[in-house]
Amino acid sequence: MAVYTDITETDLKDFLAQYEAGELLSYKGIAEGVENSNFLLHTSKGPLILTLYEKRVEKNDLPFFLGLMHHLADRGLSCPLPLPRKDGALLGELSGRPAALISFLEGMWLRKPEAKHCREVGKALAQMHVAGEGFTLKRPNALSLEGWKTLWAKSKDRADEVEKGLEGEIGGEIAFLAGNWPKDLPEGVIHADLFPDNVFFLEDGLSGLIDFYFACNDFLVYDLSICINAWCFEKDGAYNVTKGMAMIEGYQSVRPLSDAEAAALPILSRGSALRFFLTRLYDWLTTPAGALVVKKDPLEYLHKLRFHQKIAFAAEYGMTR
Ligand SMILES: Nc1ncnc2c1ncn2[C@@H]1O[C@H](COP(=O)(O)OP(=O)(O)OP(=O)(O)O)[C@@H](O)[C@H]1O
Ligand SMILES: N[C@@H](CCO)C(=O)O
Repeated sequence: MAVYTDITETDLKDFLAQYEAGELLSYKGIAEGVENSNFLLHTSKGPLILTLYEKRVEKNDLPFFLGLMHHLADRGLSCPLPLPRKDGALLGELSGRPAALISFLEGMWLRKPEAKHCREVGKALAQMHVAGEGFTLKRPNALSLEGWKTLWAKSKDRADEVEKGLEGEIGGEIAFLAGNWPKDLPEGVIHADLFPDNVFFLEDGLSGLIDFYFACNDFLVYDLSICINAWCFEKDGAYNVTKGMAMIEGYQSVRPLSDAEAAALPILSRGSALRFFLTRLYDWLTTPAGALVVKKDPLEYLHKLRFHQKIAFAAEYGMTR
């Protein structure tokens, strides 16, 4: 359960008094997610999400994330909105953490997504990329090459505890990616963490995207590679090309990929698999036993990385053009 910071009812009521949010009826910690502390509140005006920003979120980046949600919603993308306080600020403080009240998005995330859902996700991702145009704030991707090197430096001495031989293998992969990473692909605002638990569905229709706290400026097609990693592999580790095809077709129905973007998909997928391997590895090695969070398995992403190392063409992911 991702509640790193606890709150008292008195502090919460004082916090809520700064908003036009109604009277507090009840609240509880949300037993999902690994990054921030989230609470579901019921107030006399309806449900709300309270988020306390934790370790990986820089306070200085919060105007980018919260402003982006408004920018995207203004352009018709379904995503939650941060509520303004009575003084107009989008951000407050609770239990010593930066905190925001976020509108409640109806829907559930899918435990067993099918190809038709992957198509919807691909389409929504491209819609987000288009809607992100014109957003003036900038945030470089803190979890690209330089960030990977920093994370790796903090984990590599203990990496062999997770699997023997990892220290050499991952060091070699980072050197390869540093030498071959693409330079001139279309850039824009990317979500950067569009996993199944960040996409809500009502019936079979996609109802919205949440959790924009890794959003940044990077290659747009890198975001597609993240979704391929997160949505198109089965539990047994096999790549599902039907899901990959649906995801890419859905994306291209809104924003067709250039030849250069298609050619870069294999290396970008290696990079995005490495990114989630590294954050998971770091958390695996550093999260104290007994913390109220379910740690995610880094090896899942090591296996995906090895899969991508053997891919030469986007067609192998299911891209038909
Ligand atoms: N606006 C919202 N409306 C409804 N439910 C929400 C909303 N925001 C968060 N939740 C609930 O809280 C859970 C955790 O939220 P979120 O994914 O933002 O947390 P996180 O710790 O940043 O997670 P992650 O591990 O995906 O980075 C979601 O799976 C969802 O159940
Ligand atoms: N979506 C990430 C967690 C948030 O960074 C993962 O599954 O590792």
